[in-house]
Amino acid sequence: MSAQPRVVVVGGGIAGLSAAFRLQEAGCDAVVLESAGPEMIGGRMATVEVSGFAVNRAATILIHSYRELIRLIAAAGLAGEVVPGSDLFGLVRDGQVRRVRLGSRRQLATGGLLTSFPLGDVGKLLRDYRRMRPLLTPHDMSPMAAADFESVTQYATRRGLRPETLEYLLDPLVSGLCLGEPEEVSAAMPFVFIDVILCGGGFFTSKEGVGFLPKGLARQLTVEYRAHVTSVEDRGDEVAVTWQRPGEPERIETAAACVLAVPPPQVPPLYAQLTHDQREFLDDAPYARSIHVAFGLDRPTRERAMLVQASRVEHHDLCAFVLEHNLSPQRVPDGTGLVMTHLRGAWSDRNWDLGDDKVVDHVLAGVRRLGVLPELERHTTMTHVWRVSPCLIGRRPGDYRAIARFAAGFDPRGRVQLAGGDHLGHSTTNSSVCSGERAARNLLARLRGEGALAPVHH
Ligand SMILES: Cc1cc2nc3c(=O)[nH]c(=O)nc-3n(C[C@H](O)[C@H](O)[C@H](O)COP(=O)(O)OP(=O)(O)OC[C@H]3O[C@@H](n4cnc5c(N)ncnc54)[C@H](O)[C@@H]3O)c2cc1C
Repeated sequence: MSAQPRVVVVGGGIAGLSAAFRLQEAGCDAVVLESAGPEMIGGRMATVEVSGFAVNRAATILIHSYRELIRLIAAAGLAGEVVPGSDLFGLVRDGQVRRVRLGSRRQLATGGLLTSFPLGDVGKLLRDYRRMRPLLTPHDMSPMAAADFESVTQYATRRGLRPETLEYLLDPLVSGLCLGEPEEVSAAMPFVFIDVILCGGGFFTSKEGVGFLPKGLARQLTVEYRAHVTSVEDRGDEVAVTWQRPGEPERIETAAACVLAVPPPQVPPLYAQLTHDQREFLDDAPYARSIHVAFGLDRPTRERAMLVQASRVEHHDLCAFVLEHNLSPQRVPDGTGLVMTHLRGAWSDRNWDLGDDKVVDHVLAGVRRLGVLPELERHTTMTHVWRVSPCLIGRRPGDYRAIARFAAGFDPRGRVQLAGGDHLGHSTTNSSVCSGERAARNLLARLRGEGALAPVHH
């Protein structure tokens, strides 16, 4: 019996890092192969330094309902880096930001967000939420197959909801979760937003941005940077992983097992031993692309909410603003502000190659038209344009049935396991942690079963 079976983890996003951390903790010799450099560790959970601001690349909001992620923070000894976040949420309506406090189911029902919509509609939404809640599991959304037969717009029509409820409530919930449109995405998505974000028990962050977690995990792990993996092969008694650094010869790493922690469409080119149906499911992942812009300001905004969302009725392209200095003043240098502005996926698709200056101009024109955040025009000291693809998954009607079929068909005892929230769950950092930990558990069971790792004694 080898004291430390080697496991290769492909991808240093939060899914891969969680898997590697749990594997190492259980006695494996885990190595992470990440194609980016150390500054981008964490993938879509990376935070980079730009002109004195710690700017998140994609994920910004961490929520108390992220139980697995919080447990991981504690296990990695990083709890001291967490700071509490504000729970003040804003919705733009008629050129004004309407603010409410969020975090609990009680606040949702009584706190002012829902009470500004027709009572009958709110009753229907809350009843449907109660019915769907048991199906909304972060690690595996297969159970949603039972309630997945219509788009958000079809749901609103079937339930007889008023147009204002669709446009001013359901639309922002959908665009906030996946940058998508209510005509296209499954009726489950607004309920995911309600469950995870609005009723998630409040928010937290770190002075360093969300990247504190991937950076903290990477410090405790063996990570090979700029290591681009080109193939993973299950040879029956071992796994061979081929990878290369720019300008260096190709290397082949053999290991007892492997976690493939890259987004779904990036799996088939690496791993040839998939069935036709698995390949089709992974290739077909309904990703949005995102162009979003960080604005560093020489002062905080007058707006106090930490998250402001806008309906497409108010602006057809701009959908969300994360005000990091309001989430926690500790997130920014004293007396400054940091705002992440998000555009809808359809706009990012159409304008993917637009120059940075034009993107910034478009956001500024949009802010002017919305009548919010005037500081972005007058007090900006830094802008940083991010283009992230693949970005967020917007599940379409029927996708949860496809998830259920995929989940049932993937062997939990295989030497190669997949990780990443986007495979079976929704695109959140916590779903990715859940998936990474599930991959680690499956491999540990296998390695213990074949005697490569000592059994656990209770
Ligand atoms: C704009 C935006 C906003 C978001 N906001 C939030 C939020 O506020 N809260 C939240 O919880 N979630 C949010 N998310 C979702 C969250 O960021 C992701 O769901 C999560 O970070 C995905 O983690 P992952 O490890 O599964 O994938 P990734 O982070 O994509 O990691 C995959 C890693 O694999 C590497 N890789 C790919 N191919 C190879 C290869 N061939 N060889 C080696 N390495 C490879 C990549 O470089 C990358 O580092 C947001 C996402 C976006 C895009």
